[in-house]
Amino acid sequence: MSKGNINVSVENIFPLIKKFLYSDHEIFLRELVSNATDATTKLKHLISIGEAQTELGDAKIEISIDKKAKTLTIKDQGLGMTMEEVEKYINQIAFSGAEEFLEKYKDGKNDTGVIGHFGLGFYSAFMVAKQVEIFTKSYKDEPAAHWICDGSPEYTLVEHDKSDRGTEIVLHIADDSKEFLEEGKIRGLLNKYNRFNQVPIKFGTKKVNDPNHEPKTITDKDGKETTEPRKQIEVDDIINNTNPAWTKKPADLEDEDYKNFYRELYPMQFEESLFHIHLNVDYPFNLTGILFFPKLTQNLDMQKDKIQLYQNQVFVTDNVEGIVPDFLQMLKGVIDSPDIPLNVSRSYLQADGAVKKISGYITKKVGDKLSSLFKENREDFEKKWNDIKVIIEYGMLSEDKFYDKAKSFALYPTVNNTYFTFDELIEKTKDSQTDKDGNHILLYAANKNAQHSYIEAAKAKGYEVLLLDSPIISHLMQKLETSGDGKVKFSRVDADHIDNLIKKDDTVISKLSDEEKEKLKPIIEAAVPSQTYTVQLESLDSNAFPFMITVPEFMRRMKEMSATGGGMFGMGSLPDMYNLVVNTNHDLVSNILNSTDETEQKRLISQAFDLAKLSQNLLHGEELTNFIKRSYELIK
Ligand SMILES: Nc1ncnc2c1ncn2[C@@H]1O[C@H](COP(=O)(O)OP(=O)(O)OP(=O)(O)O)[C@@H](O)[C@H]1O
Repeated sequence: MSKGNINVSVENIFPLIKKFLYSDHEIFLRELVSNATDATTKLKHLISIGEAQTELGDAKIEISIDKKAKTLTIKDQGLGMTMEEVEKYINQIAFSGAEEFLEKYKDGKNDTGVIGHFGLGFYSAFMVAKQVEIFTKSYKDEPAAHWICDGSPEYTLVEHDKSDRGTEIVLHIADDSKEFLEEGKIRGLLNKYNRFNQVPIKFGTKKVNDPNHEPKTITDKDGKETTEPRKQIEVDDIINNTNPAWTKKPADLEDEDYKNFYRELYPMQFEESLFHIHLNVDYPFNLTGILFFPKLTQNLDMQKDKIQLYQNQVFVTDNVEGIVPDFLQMLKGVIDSPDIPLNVSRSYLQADGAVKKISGYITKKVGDKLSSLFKENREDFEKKWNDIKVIIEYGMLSEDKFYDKAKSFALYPTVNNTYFTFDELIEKTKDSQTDKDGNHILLYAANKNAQHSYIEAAKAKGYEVLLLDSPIISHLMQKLETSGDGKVKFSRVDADHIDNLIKKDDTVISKLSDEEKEKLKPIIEAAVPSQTYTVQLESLDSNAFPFMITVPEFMRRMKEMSATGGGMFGMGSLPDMYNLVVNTNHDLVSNILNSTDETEQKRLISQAFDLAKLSQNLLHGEELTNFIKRSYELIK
């Protein structure tokens, strides 16, 4: 027997460990299971190179709770330790890990969010246990060892008669950590951290139907058939899948396998994913994983499913900020890399070269995949566009490399459901939609119903009208406009009368003289609220509407951009301002001007103004009621 003092510079390290890791106590289990996994895979390796003369068998890790004894036990069939190894690895090396940890975090100033990711190792057991025992027998022909430590720097190490190979860690759970004696709690933790662990983990047993038992059907004397119940047998409850899809080669997987994996990863998600991207790189860093493009859903609970980060099949976090580019954080799936430094702060992570490369690699892979989906089956890509557009548009805005790639597959659908790429759109509209000054105007609507009359007016001229309705589209239009030759401009169909949006040379002759116009303007201005509407007299086609409400493109776009972050400072809070375009060539406008009855004149203006508001969905409440009353009067 040997008694000793762990080489401690801090008087009592354990209360400190407990204190610093307050919110992350649960990681002790992940740490101990990881050690058990390492011990098993190391032994497998030693056997394979002929270093260990033993059989691995179906080595598994067993977790068990003894409520009476208040213990939680983690048992493996790995390589085990000799007395000297316990002395070396547990008393010296494991301790140095714990000490290093304390050095880093003892002033409490460090980013607490990363503490859970720090490999504190074996000593994290003392976050929940008042005493820890190790029973271990090495694969080497040496006596087993029994180590006991009660959380003070003192330990005892004695020989033991354990005869089976491997290590058993027994945690005597502290009174303030009794939750770790609950089956549900432990099962929950195993599921969170270890459901794809490399070595099978047994947690209790479960009953299943006996596959070797065929239930007999007996026919009684009345001819009634009864089948005997199925025989059940008790088997180990293995909680993990040791071979998840992302660890396999893409060539060995069918579409169905990816679908099944998505379901396995997010059992509460009923919607299937749109497509997947299998990541697999081993230089200049190691990274495997599968990313899924989800169907966007309104259900916020579903949006909670995030990309999960693993390190050698052990769950680390679902906060992948800094590792996965922002615009891809709406994706789902798994990435697994032994190369991501986890024991550092987030800001350090973002500056880390390897991490930057990983982020760049993921962006490239996603771009390549989208590009090949577009090329291979454009029809299908168009069908999925609505679900993926926000991610792609966001990516085009935030990553220049992605923008360059995505320009060839980002789509611009028209109100008639034709999908153009940007180049196709330019080609299709360059002759018809270029104005007299050489500006190439791309028309769009944000809502087919609300802007119906404007869309119709543009279509009547033979123009293409896009339907662009994502929340960040105004930013993308801005970028597309500024990255070309400056001649291409987007304009919403209701930004002005269509003849003004794309001004051609053929000017329409004005029916009204300048004097008549001067007389008309104040009459109309007197009838509409001047703080919201600017009256604009235009000589338009006599068939165009007499009154029309428009919102100048620049004004509206800046307001929209402010609402989604960007645009010009302060524009978001400006009140809504509109133009009231009055078509001086329309007969109704002549009638208004020539009317000698002032009441009649006012009534005509109000009616026409209300109709214009109605077509912009701006007529509500009392104004709408008055409009309806007035309209009935007219048809009486
Ligand atoms: N179940 C086990 N079987 C065999 N050896 C073990 C076992 N658990 C721990 N050890 C030994 O004790 C050492 C220290 O363990 P500890 O968990 O503190 O650190 P680590 O696993 O080396 O690193 P990390 O900080 O990543 O956990 C291990 O390197 C290993 O040699």
